[in-house]
Amino acid sequence: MTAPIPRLEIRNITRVFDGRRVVDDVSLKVMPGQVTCLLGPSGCGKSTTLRIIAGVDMQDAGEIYIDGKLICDTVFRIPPERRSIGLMFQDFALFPHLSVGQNVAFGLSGSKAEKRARVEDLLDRVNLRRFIDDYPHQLSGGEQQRVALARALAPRPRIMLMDEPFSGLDNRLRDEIRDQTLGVLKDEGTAVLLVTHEPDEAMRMADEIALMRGGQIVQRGAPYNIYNAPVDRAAAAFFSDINVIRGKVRNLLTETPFGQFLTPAMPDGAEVDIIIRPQHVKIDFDRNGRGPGPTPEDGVPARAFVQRARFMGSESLVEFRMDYDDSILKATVPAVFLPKPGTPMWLMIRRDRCFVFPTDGSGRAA
Ligand SMILES: Nc1ncnc2c1ncn2[C@@H]1O[C@H](COP(=O)(O)OP(=O)(O)OP(=O)(O)O)[C@@H](O)[C@H]1O
Repeated sequence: MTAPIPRLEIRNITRVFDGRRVVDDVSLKVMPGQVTCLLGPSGCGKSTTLRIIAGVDMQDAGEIYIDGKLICDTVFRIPPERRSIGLMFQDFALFPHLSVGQNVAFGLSGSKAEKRARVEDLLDRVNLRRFIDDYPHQLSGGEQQRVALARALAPRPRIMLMDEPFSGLDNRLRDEIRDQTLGVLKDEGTAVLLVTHEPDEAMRMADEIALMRGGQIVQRGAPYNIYNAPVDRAAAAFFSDINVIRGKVRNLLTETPFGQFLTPAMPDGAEVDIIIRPQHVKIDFDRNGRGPGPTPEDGVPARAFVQRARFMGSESLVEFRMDYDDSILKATVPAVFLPKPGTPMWLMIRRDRCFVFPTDGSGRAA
């Protein structure tokens, strides 16, 4: 069986600005109908990568393929308008002097009837058919954004490149428009590469996340895997608050106030960070100075005192001062849980939910 051909593939793309490798040997594939999110902090090279694929910037090394055909290397280059790529950016600009229908029809070829049918179909799918003869200034920001999506999709691009397309919208509208956009993109079978610095957006939209840092892709995978098996401490911290418990390896085990952790891949004497997200810290009540018994799953409980508790809407965030060294650990609890400051409690660390990394932050989970 032959491997399916990616709709978009970039190989070893590098871009140097002022002697700095802003994009450093980046390779990735996007399959038809798949949404890949390029996720990373500001300045990590996401937009530059997208601009190179769009053809508005040139790489210093590497190749771009669409449906297995080379479209650009450092010598050969198909111009942007012949790449069958749709673009959608935060500061999308609709043509103010054209109606909504004319905006969507702008890049279309074919008979008048064909164009009209395509425009009506797309506007139907973004629930804006009734605005077909209105002008952009008569629409809200979210509606304009959906027109921009319809316009970008009208010529049936094989690939859609989106750079923070939802960041100009307020929160509630954003969720709704993201979901609708995703639905339309999936229906069209377009391959999507979406750039974002927001983990939530990537988790919500992506089939695959490529996590980028310092010009490189440091990890890629399905949202579930990236979240639950981060490649290093920074990758874990990018998605949520984290708690760090430090320990030292002896005989393949790390001793901590929460009991022993298996650290088979670490040499004796190595310093390790045991990392746990706040929602995976287990909390139990104090019973006259005693906590629950140890278990293989959760290890040994450690005593703590509530420092403060805040209600966050769907969950409560409780900060604890640990009895063993006065450090602060955070735990989130569904719904309302607001114990008084000073209340003694016991915390446990779920062994199947923690990540272990060498303290310098490099390397992989044990
Ligand atoms: N034309 C340019 N000349 C010089 N430096 C540039 C140029 N374009 C981008 N850079 C630099 O390259 C780095 C990566 O920029 P890029 O816009 O790709 O990052 P990003 O991850 O998309 O960040 P953001 O989310 O803030 O847009 C930045 O440090 C930026 O200043």
